[in-house]
Amino acid sequence: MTGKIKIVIAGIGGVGGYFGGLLARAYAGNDDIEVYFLARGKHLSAIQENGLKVIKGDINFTAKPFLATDDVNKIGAADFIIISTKNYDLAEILIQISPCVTEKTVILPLLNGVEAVEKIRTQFPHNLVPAGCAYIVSAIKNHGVIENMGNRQEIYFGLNQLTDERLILLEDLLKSAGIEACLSDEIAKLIWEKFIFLSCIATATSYLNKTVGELLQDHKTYLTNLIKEASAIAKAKKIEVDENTEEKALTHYAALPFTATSSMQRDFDDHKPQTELNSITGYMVKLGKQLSIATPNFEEAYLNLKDR
Ligand SMILES: NC(=O)C1=CN([C@@H]2O[C@H](COP(=O)(O)OP(=O)(O)OC[C@H]3O[C@@H](n4cnc5c(N)ncnc54)[C@H](OP(=O)(O)O)[C@@H]3O)[C@@H](O)[C@H]2O)C=CC1
Ligand SMILES: CC(C)(CO)C(=O)C(=O)O
Repeated sequence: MTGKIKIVIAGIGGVGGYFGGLLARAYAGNDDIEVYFLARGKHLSAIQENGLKVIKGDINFTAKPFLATDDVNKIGAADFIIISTKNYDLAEILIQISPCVTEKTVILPLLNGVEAVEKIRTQFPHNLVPAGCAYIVSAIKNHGVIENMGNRQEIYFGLNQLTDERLILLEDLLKSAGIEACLSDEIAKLIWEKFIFLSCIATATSYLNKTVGELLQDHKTYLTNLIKEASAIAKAKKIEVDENTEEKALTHYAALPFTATSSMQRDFDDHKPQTELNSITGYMVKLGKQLSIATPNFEEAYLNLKDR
């Protein structure tokens, strides 16, 4: 890689704002690395005016990227683009980032679900597009303010049984910014473990309108049934997830704050015009039908939520 390294974070919400904030803070004033935020609306104006405030418990800091903008022409060719919008905004952001993409650009999706990576590869067939996922509980608190409410903040990314020096560099850039990042060569397994973990908790929190802690306390059987359905789908797809995925997922949920909500649930709560229902709950229902795996618990939630 020659010249400056340009890292673009596309979507400065709970996920992009937290990890992008750490990157912007770490590389502020660095002559060799520039961090760009692609944001929009009042959130962008607040970031442009005051920087991005990032809160995590008692710690907070203000991150000032090299540039926060909604105009990709001001960014130019990027080395790394980290996509952290919702799935329903993916098609639009992919069109938007086109002017920043050269054949050398690496595009890393951190969206929940398993479809984004293939959509990006279809749109940018000559680019390196690793699969990726994030474990974090984070949200926009106000315009220009992100709050991380969880106790895990990790990024996993990679290609199955392959690597590339650009991915090694990306891992180094993330880690040097204080991000717990892991470049893996068994990423399909990790993505599916996250999807099992996420699809069940996102579905149950949204459907029953409960926090993670309330679900574990009062609806553990429903949650466990969802995990069994999701694991059966992964198995039918021949994804080698851990034998003890059910136990692992329940342990992860128990480690989340009692009051944690899911990103999909927050979209329902906020009466957003779109949610990730089809990429998460609906996707499990669709796969269940394709693979002849019964998913009554996902279906019940899906049918209820799609009319909400
Ligand atoms: N939040 C969490 O704790 C976790 C979320 N995830 C997943 O990560 C992904 C992102 O979630 P999350 O961070 O919660 O989402 P948020 O809604 O908090 O953030 C997404 C941001 O992207 C912005 N955006 C969308 N399209 C564009 C565009 N064209 N130009 C500029 N900005 C744009 C949105 O702006 P606007 O508000 O104007 O729409 C919003 O600020 C989702 O797939 C989610 O499921 C994964 C792990 C944990
Ligand atoms: C694990 C969980 C539920 C934490 O926020 C998540 O990934 C999400 O909100 O999308």
